[in-house]
Amino acid sequence: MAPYGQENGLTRIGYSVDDGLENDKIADPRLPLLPDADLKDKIVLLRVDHNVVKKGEILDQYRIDVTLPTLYNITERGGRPILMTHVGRPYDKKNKTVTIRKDESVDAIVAYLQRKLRIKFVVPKFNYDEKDGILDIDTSINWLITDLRKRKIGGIYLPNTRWFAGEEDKGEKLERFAIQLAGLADVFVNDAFGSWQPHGSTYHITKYLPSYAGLCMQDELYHVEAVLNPTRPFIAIVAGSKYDTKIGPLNQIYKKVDKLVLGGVIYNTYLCAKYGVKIAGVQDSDIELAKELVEQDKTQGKIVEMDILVETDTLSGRFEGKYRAVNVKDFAPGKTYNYIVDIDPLSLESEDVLQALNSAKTIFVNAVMGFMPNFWHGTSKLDEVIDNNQSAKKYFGGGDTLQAFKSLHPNLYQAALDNTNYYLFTGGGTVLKVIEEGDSMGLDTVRALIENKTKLQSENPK
Ligand SMILES: Nc1ncnc2c1ncn2[C@@H]1O[C@H](COP(=O)(O)OP(=O)(O)O)[C@@H](O)[C@H]1O
Ligand SMILES: O=C(OP(=O)(O)O)[C@H](O)COP(=O)(O)O
Repeated sequence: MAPYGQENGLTRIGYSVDDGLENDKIADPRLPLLPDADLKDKIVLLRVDHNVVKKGEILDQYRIDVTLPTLYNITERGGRPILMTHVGRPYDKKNKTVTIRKDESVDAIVAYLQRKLRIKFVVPKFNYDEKDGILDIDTSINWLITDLRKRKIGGIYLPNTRWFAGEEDKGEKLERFAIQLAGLADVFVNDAFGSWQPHGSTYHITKYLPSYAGLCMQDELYHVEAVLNPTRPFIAIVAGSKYDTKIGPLNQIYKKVDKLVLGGVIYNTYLCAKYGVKIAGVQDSDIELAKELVEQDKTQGKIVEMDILVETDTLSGRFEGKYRAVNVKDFAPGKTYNYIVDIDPLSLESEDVLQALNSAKTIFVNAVMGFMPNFWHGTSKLDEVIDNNQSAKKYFGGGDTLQAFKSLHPNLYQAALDNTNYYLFTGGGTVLKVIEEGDSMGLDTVRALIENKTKLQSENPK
């Protein structure tokens, strides 16, 4: 940060401390940044990625904590904040329905913020439709905005953005939602690095308000450059359950990594595509998508396979006699398996796997290897093996990945926050998307901010 200097030159009266932060920590000057915004007495709509609630509870507050500098900056400069985040995936893409469940509300986040900041947030109540979710932002919210302006409340926190009918819509409902959202505020700030999907509250809103990147977003975009230009060998470990949004990027990422390790639902689908086996829970349509990866690997051989997996008869728990180890070496066309829910830690003792992980100089981890909370053993061992490689830069990303890391290795997680060999990204899918695009400014949500700045400049030339 720039050193303190009084305009009249009286620097004797106080001094500033070097915080080690670079002042211009952003790769691209086209990006409009929060410090450029005029915030005084403005209502600021702040999109964050506080998607940390599981069954009504917060397991890891990290994604909330890293947005507090932005919140402080906004209020310190006279802005009045309206926050919004999505929680979970309440929108069913197939049936086009929204399910509103209390345990996917923002309540736990608001309670945490209130305890942490000692200020009052209010969550507005809106009517909703059983299938479509919230159709309109009721004008009664203006009462709350008046109280926000008068500083009777510290902030407004909107309901889960994915409860709104327009958030993931593509047509009229989306436009209506974006316009209604914009009508609440003077300025939009996007601090939701993890929310890369171009939805109403992350992307379309920028058509209607002056828009800026928040401080967390700025920081993440700066650090993601290291993954875009990695010291080689570069290995990515991608697992978890979000097959639908991760398989696309993975086909491109394959071209950019030296080695790729898969786990979770993604690995199950890949194994079905490669070996012609059937694994419970894997859809035929998904297997088709994984075939491109199989084809690429036939000639390039970058995928390092974990051989020993855990099969279970039931997803409802880990019951003795109901789960067992299976070996990929025994896979043959037509064989069927029950749910495969973890990597056996023994897989991480194979020579190929150890060689790939130990020789890497850059490691990107978006990887919960097993079905949590019962099948955690593979993830735990993976985190240990990665930590053993002391010469690699280690980048962890993803809400669940960080939650698992924190709960399985609390001391290591704590140490990683202060260790320059580690960096924890708030979004895993976002980093995958950036690698796919090959450009940190290529994310739809970031491009939208840049386009907004260009549009404002052309409307108000200096
Ligand atoms: N084999 C599996 N079958 C079902 N779910 C799995 C499996 N492996 C991992 N998961 C689940 O994947 C989730 C994490 O996936 P995802 O959201 O894609 O990760 P992240 O948030 O780190 O990007 C965890 O809740 C975990 O229980
Ligand atoms: O948890 C998130 O991403 P992540 O699983 O990549 O960490 C973000 O909140 C994005 O959620 P989404 O993948 O449902 O859009």
